[in-house]
Amino acid sequence: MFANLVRCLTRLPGQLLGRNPFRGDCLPSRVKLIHFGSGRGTFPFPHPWNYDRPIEILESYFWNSENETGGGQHNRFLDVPGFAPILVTRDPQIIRAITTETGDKPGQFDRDTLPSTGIARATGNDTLLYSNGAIWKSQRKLAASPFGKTTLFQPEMFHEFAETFRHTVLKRLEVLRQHLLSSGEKSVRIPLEPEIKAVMLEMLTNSFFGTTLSYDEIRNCYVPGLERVIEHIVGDTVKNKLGIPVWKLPSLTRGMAQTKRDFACFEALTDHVLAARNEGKGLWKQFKSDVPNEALRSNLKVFLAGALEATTSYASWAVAHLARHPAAQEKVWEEVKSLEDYSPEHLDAAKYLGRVLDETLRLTPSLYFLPRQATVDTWVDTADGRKMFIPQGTHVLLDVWHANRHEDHWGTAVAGYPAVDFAPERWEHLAAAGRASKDVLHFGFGHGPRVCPGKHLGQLEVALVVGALLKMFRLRSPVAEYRVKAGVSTKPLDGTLVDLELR
Ligand code: HEM
Repeated sequence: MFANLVRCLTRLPGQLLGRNPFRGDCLPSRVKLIHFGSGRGTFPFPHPWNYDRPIEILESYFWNSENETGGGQHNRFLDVPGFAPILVTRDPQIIRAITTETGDKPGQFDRDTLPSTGIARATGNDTLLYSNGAIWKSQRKLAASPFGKTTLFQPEMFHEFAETFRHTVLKRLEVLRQHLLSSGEKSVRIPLEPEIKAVMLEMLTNSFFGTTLSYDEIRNCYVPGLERVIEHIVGDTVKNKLGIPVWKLPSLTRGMAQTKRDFACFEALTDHVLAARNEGKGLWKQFKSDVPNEALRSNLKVFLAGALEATTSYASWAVAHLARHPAAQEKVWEEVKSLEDYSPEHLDAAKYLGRVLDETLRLTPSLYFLPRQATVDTWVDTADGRKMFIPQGTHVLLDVWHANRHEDHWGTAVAGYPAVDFAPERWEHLAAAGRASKDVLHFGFGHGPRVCPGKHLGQLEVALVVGALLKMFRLRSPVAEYRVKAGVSTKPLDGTLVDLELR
């Protein structure tokens, strides 16, 4: 507290004089807090009237950046006297350097907790997602084994999971197939996001964590409950300045009473998962730890809500892109039409599906920015030999969304196709040009010590859902352009509306 006050006062003179607190050869340039007449869409910070447009907030940092040639083209900052500076970067080399240098070692960056205060109020402060330093390290160790590639892809174990996952997905697709057949029409138009969401939650709770929840409970109770909890979290982060958790407030309005019921539903779902642990079901067989259930509760809530959001977003985007690219869809279908077994070898062999999934995460990353905070005054060194000085306390937003769709980094000159196009062939072009994978990072699962621990599980689930869906149906989008909604993650604004036709 005292140290923060001293830092704030030391910073103040420079801030009042308008000095640039950053240094180095990729110097960020200043963004104005208020910029009347500039045509900028919104203010460069979240407030109750713009928090539901986070991509526009990030965009506001790069307003008119095309007129710049130096470091300011991809690195911008806001420095309001009395507050810590905010740096937004869409430079992949800086993003890579900072994610590599995030962890529990002295001087490394922390994950910035500011944008996830709502998540912490809903789940707990000690989760793998929210904590830093020693607590984060111990949580990370605990999660390493059950989610790790070696456990998940160990042949016997993998087979059991893949089978239960496949079974779940096929059962749900059969319902869609029956729906289409009973309509008597050649095709039926439906928003696929709710279907994808229910399958993702069912795979996570029943197939992975070993609960025996019915599809009806999942689809009609837990999915809508969790959806509303996640929506609440987004608003709560910006609006709840006093930091009072929802369950401590009286149910004065119908909305408040509903939110409390939704939080109770989230607890009940976590109780089911913990009960499965007591019975040694599902993944719990691999979890060799005697930590009490209560010590796992907050992390389980993060896994349930976070994994549901991220996997739904990823699969929904893949479907949304393929429904707008019939040729790419046919190529994936050729690969998966005779695939019965989604073993790691078969998935590796489905090369084009892999490129579609990579391209999906590049163009429309589920987590569209990664928050960091400088714990000390830091010099960041990029792999291409540049340097940036970042002062202690700076809030850093690694703007993956805009980095991944900028022509300088992923455009025709570099990757053979315009950066804003969905082009799975881009990855062939990059491979043929001899670009090493470490030099073409899309950060869809993060990077460095805080990379996503659910990456392998998530990839498997998404490949299964997308592969099985394409095997059974031909998909077409009724609208050529996609639009984006963003909250905790990004998703297609139209709920992934498609015309389904049986193959
Ligand atoms: C397949 C879709 C998924 C995507 C696109 C995704 C994306 C990400 C990204 C980008 C990060 C890094 C955040 C940062 O660096 O600040 C992350 C971290 C994390 N993810 Fe995922 N994720 C997915 C699935 C999952 C699943 C299935 C789980 C768990 C069951 C999970 C649990 C987590 C956790 C706990 C963290 C925080 C890790 C740490 O800070 O050490 N994710 N995820």
